[in-house]
Amino acid sequence: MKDDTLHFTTQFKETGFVFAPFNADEKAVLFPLEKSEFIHENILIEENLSLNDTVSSEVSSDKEKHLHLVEKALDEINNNELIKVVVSRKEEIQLDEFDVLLTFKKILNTYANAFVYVWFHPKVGLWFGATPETLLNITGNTFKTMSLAGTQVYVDTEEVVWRGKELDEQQLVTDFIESQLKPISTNLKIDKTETVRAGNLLHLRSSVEGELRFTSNLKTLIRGLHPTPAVCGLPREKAEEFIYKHENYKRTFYSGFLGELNIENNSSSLFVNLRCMSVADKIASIYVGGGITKDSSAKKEWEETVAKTKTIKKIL
Ligand SMILES: C=C(O[C@@H]1C=C(C(=O)O)C=C[C@H]1O)C(=O)O
Repeated sequence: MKDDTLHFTTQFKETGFVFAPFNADEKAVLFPLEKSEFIHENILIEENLSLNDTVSSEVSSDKEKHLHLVEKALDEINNNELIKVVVSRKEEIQLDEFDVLLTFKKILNTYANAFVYVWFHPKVGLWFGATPETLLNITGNTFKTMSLAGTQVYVDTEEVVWRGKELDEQQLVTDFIESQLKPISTNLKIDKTETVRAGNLLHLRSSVEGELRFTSNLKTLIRGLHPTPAVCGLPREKAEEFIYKHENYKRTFYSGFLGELNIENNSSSLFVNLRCMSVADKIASIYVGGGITKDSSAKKEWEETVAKTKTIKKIL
């Protein structure tokens, strides 16, 4: 950007790079293309960037709070208020030293299959991420999205077996996406569920594609999808309410989305902001969450969030 003016988009009609918060009622930040400079630079990926494999110790107050949050979610599910809700937390890590470019290089180097980014605006902050989840890819009227949910730790030697809990949880996301897209699209195609690897984790994914009806537009499509039950829950409004009321912090841009808007050939590529952190005053805040359904156990959900912090912790 040529200056530090903060621009926003509400209609998603502009061309540029969008950074949208989880809360769809809050404004999405835009770097308008015409106010930006494109600088192409080949970053040399060095092979021997050291990663941090030591597991930092758990903060017991974080754990207690998260277990309590999951129990609360389970109560609402058992009372038939909710079918699924994604609950999350923020973990803060004090950094001795911090180098933006080195951090970015390490993420790029480590996560070849993820959408890796570094994003900065002086009035908003500094964010990094390596997300496995596409919100939307659209060129002309042809779009692709995905249903991504269910998590287990990747183990090299074992054949992957998914429990009913994860299969059901991912199916909820697929069904939601299908019902949101049906009224606004044609030729909707949902692929068989497959296992995908994201760093040290495995997820279940179904690819979805279709054509946006001419009577619909990009904003309707984005609003239909975001937030999916992969990051929010079902029913959507009740899950949002639960998240705003009971999570112990504000998500801001975590589990929002980011990417290129209406670039060449009228195409947009948007990703869900997961496996991410913000950095300010030598404190890294790592954001992690997981989907709670009737079959969840609080302890396992805590462990899942711990496993998810490793994507970023390895880099620090
Ligand atoms: C919410 C996150 O991830 C999402 C939740 C998942 C789950 O509950 O199993 C899996 C992948 C993502 O859709 C996160 O990484 O913070």
